[in-house]
Amino acid sequence: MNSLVQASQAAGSSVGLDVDRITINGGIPLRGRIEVKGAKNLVTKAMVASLLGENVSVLRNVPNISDVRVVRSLLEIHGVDVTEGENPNELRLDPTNVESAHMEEIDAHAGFSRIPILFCGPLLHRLGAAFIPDLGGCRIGDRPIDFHLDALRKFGAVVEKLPQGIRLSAPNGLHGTTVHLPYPSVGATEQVLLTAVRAKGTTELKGAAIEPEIMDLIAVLQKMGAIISYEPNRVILIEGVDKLEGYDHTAIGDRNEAASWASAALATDGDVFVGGAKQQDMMTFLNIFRKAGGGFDITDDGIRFYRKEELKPVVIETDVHPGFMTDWQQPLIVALTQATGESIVHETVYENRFGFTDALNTMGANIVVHPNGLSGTPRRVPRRNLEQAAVINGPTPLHGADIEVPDLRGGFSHLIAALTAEGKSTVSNVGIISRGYENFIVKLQQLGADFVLETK
Ligand SMILES: CC(=O)N[C@H]1[C@@H](OP(=O)(O)OP(=O)(O)OC[C@H]2O[C@@H](n3ccc(=O)[nH]c3=O)[C@H](O)[C@@H]2O)O[C@H](CO)[C@@H](O)[C@@H]1O
Ligand SMILES: C=C(OP(=O)(O)O)C(=O)O
Repeated sequence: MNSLVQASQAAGSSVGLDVDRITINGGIPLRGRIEVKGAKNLVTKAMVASLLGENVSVLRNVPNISDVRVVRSLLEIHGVDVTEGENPNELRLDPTNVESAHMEEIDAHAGFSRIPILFCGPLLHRLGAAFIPDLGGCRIGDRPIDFHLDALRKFGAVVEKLPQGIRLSAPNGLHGTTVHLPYPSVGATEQVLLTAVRAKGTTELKGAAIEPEIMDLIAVLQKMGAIISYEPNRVILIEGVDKLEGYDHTAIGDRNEAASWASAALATDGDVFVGGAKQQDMMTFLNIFRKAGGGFDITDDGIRFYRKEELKPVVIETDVHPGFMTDWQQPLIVALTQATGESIVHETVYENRFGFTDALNTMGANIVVHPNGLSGTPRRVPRRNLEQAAVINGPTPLHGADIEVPDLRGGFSHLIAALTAEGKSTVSNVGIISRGYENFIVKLQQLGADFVLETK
């Protein structure tokens, strides 16, 4: 292990949080084995669910990422006692002494994550009131919370918007209702689940998101005593119960992290075994990966990813599950700069998710972003007003450059670009990447990357 990585680990920065810049000597294929742990997009929500239980929950396979730290801290502010479990990567969450929020401390968490919005239902059930600070998360569009607030109002919550956040109360308790989401939002689906499980009566949720992380959250809630049935056509029925217990759960693996390392293997012409990657959760990704010239071998404990043939262009439409996940497009686009011909990526989930391509163009890529999308090609996903498209023409050799991470997935794509490029690249603001990629610096080292770090 190189001494910089050792020093960084010794300083507790294996998470990568205090690393500011990384200078990568690119052009070396990534080879080796790494592991992904629990999905950021499930673990953080399962942690919130612990607030609903009468006693201790145990969550396993928890990754050491900064989003987990933020949620842990928010739970602690609310009186949940969060401790390390008996085994590595295990959290023990004890909600028996949940108290009212300490407003000032909550304010200090504004802008770090989107998870606070999911505290609404559990806090309303437990305390009859909630205060939610301004949300963070990736700046990839407006990211409104109207579906969340509309649903909460239907349950009987009173919502007051203040300059520093949102105050909620439930003077008459929360009651089961019918919610029809205008779009299968992941967060709003989770909001309804976390609120309906203890509301009085039955809730019918129409237009629900059905991502694997949502199915895993439903599994967590069922373990706690909830009654939730999944009906055809994105309908979920939730029968409210009076009381929920703690849970013992092992989080599903992070399919988004797995897809990112797979894309890194493809772009650098490497060969990476991703322990913890699951075929069932990544089928749509695997189809595109194969069409682009990638090869994969599936085993019980993970998936090996490599370049099988000369890279080929593909057309992708991002979509809700079971479509091509929007969080997969940024890392894969770097590999597509090395494919012979024209690839098109239609981004249909968020309105501003191609900002990261500017840096790739600086490095020699040929990517043209169409801010209002592209029509004229046959489509799987109905055209949305907010969509954009990126047209990638390759192959274009990439050369080293100084680039700055804009957001989580864009940041990982910058790392891949620097690893693919000939020569030295300096990637700054890499701390953001630790929001969703556990120990990415150690993993880069394990895969043979050549780099040096600068800490803050
Ligand atoms: C922590 C987490 O799990 N984040 C994931 C979650 O984000 P998140 O839950 O925030 O994403 P949503 O599924 O809610 O957002 C999808 C679309 O719905 C819109 N919308 C959403 C809520 C709302 O009240 N009003 C509204 O208009 C959004 O602006 C966006 O255009 O799902 C996204 C889509 O798979 C992923 O990219 C994120 O990684
Ligand atoms: C958009 C993402 O996350 P978040 O919703 O937490 O900002 C992501 O994981 O790519």
